[in-house]
Amino acid sequence: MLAVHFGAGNIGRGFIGSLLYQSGFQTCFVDVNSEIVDLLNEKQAYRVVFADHSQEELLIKNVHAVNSKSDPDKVVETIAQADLVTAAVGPNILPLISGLIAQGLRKRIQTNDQPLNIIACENMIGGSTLLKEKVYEKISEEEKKMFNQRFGFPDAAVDRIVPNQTNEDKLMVMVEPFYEWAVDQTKMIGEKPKIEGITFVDDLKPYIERKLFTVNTGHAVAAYLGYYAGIKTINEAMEQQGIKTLVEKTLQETGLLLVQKYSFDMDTHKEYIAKILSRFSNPYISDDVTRVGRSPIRKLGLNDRLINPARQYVEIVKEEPVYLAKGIATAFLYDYQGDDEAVELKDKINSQGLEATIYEYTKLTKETVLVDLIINQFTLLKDGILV
Ligand SMILES: NC(=O)C1=CN([C@@H]2O[C@H](COP(=O)(O)OP(=O)(O)OC[C@H]3O[C@@H](n4cnc5c(N)ncnc54)[C@H](O)[C@@H]3O)[C@@H](O)[C@H]2O)C=CC1
Ligand SMILES: O=P(O)(O)OC[C@H]1O[C@](O)(CO)[C@@H](O)[C@@H]1O
Repeated sequence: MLAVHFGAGNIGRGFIGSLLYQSGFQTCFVDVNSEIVDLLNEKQAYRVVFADHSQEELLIKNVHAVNSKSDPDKVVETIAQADLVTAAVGPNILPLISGLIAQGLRKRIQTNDQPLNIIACENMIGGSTLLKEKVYEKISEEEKKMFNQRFGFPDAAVDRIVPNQTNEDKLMVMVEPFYEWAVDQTKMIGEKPKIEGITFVDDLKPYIERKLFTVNTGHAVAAYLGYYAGIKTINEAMEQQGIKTLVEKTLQETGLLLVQKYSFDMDTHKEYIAKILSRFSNPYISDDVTRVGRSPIRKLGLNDRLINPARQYVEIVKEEPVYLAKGIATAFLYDYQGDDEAVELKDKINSQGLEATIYEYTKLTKETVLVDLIINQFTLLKDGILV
């Protein structure tokens, strides 16, 4: 079995590649980072080490890589022969890989009649659907009909914390032992891939919202509060009782929304939150707040981890999400110079004011109470008032 995986980064090597190997796949990583591509081809293996007391080590074998910048034809060839295509490149990069995927699928139509699934493993709702849209923008109406019969783009929810790596061995990845990978089986085509660790579900929405609005909302809020307080890493931020309490209160808000919306059992959801808070505090992981808070404009999008639960909270719980609003305000205060989106956000606030900036990036409309809530929290934070 051959898998093509776009993005040989943290989650690509540390999660997807690892599960693919353990399920008997040969994995061809596609990346633009020539150092990683060359190393993968030289070693054809890499280490995944658990970030816990065990420090258990897995050797991931049967891997090679292609540089999509210098050898795009090879990528097209490989997609034509593959049994599965996956990606973990970041939501903003999905449009950039869609051209090569379209070419690979076009070639495949001519040479291989086996169905194929393409799964984007990104922190977003509808990642594979977005990738499909971008691929379909590049093909004819006739091709769309053929693609519909042969290719599936099932959405997925992926969860495993893999921080930026600073190991001497450039291929090695430290990962938390926990993982979750849920895939929408209703959008799959042909036989389901036999991958140990995937949960195939009929309705992905509760899974992705539970994960995005708990793990990713909580993580983002911890990152922005940590940055606000001048703290370097997530676990150091979680050691501050004030920050930990605010993260917890935020997850109580998203929890109330999720429990009401999906009829989750409250006690079970509380346990889920507790587990996630303990993952943020993992002392074996040093995860910079600037990695977790990266790309604040994306994270402030209408359907992402901050605005989405806040507006659903207003609609469904019918109360004001004070803690979510505070978290959102900290995202607007995030001005890390090493992050282009943070720099853009700050410039926009300086030139157009906060209110216009909120409308522009969140796409919230004037009817919602959220904008005023965010502005109030922003003003308090500016005055140094955190609680
Ligand atoms: N790191 C984590 O713990 C988790 C990350 N994710 C998601 O996985 C995705 C990737 O995140 P990370 O692995 O952390 O990022 P990363 O930056 O470590 O990896 C991304 C990889 O994509 C490559 N890339 C960039 N442009 C490319 C292109 N045009 N073609 C092929 N490869 C390209 C980069 O060179 C890099 O190796 C994101 O959507 C993230 O939200 C999801 C769950 C956990
Ligand atoms: O990868 P993104 O969407 O920028 O956000 C960082 C988030 O992704 C993760 O790396 C993995 O879920 C989390 O650690 C964090 O919440």
